[in-house]
Amino acid sequence: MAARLSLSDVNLHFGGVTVLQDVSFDVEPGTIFGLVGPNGAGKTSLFNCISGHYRPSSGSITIDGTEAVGRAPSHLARIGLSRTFQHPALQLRATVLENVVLGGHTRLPGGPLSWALGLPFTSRAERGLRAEALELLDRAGLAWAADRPADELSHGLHKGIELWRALLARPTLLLLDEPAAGLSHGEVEQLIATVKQVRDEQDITIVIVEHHMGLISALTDRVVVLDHGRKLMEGTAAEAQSDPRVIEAYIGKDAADDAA
Ligand SMILES: Nc1ncnc2c1ncn2[C@@H]1O[C@H](COP(=O)(O)OP(=O)(O)OP(=O)(O)O)[C@@H](O)[C@H]1O
Repeated sequence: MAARLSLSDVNLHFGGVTVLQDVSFDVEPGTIFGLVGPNGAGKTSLFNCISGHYRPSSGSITIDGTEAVGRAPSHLARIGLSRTFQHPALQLRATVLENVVLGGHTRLPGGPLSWALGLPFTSRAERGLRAEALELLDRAGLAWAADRPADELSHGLHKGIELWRALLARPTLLLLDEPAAGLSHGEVEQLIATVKQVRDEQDITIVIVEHHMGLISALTDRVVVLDHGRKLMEGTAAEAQSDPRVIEAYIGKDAADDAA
């Protein structure tokens, strides 16, 4: 079941610096939600709060009603959260297939001891994950790369591998941090098609941090615009793009007045 994500008055301070201030919004199950805003607005910090990598100074973040604040990323992964990072965090010496299979570890039965001992039920589950990962790679046209070390592949393919790895966890809530960064025009088009397909075929909620407004317009049902750690507005991507407050945040007040 696609997850419902709710943020209520989330604040984050580092020393005397306020990074997030009273951020609240709800993401409806099964929707694609965009988080946009100028550089340094706090988007990645907010993602880190949702995924358990940062602990907010105050406020509440719930996933299907379960409080996420104070939970470790591994716990949140087990309740259905999966994410990608701005800079893909791959095992570069491992093969592409091994990298994708890693995403499914939360679905393996048993624990570290039974995995290390290679007990029959874990080996069976691992073989199942490998078959699933191969199928994902095949559908993405990447079967040829399955046995290649990840470091032989391009940045664009690293982003793709990270996405397939996140999906192998079968998440109910998927966070994508700047999935289009560094991709060519053709690769962005491919990414848009892939995310649409994932949304159509899986019961999943997706939240995307992205500067690429073409991708945000093509994919999202709603967006929140952050500026200096605060929620500036919430609406559709088209509403955000024509909102004077958003234009001012991106290009500065003087330029916005000149353009008006
Ligand atoms: N661990 C940290 N310690 C101190 N300050 C931090 C930390 N992480 C983020 N910040 C600060 O928080 C602010 C928001 O950064 P963040 O990376 O979340 O913004 P962003 O909107 O994702 O920016 P970009 O679009 O450039 O990636 C910045 O001023 C940044 O320096």
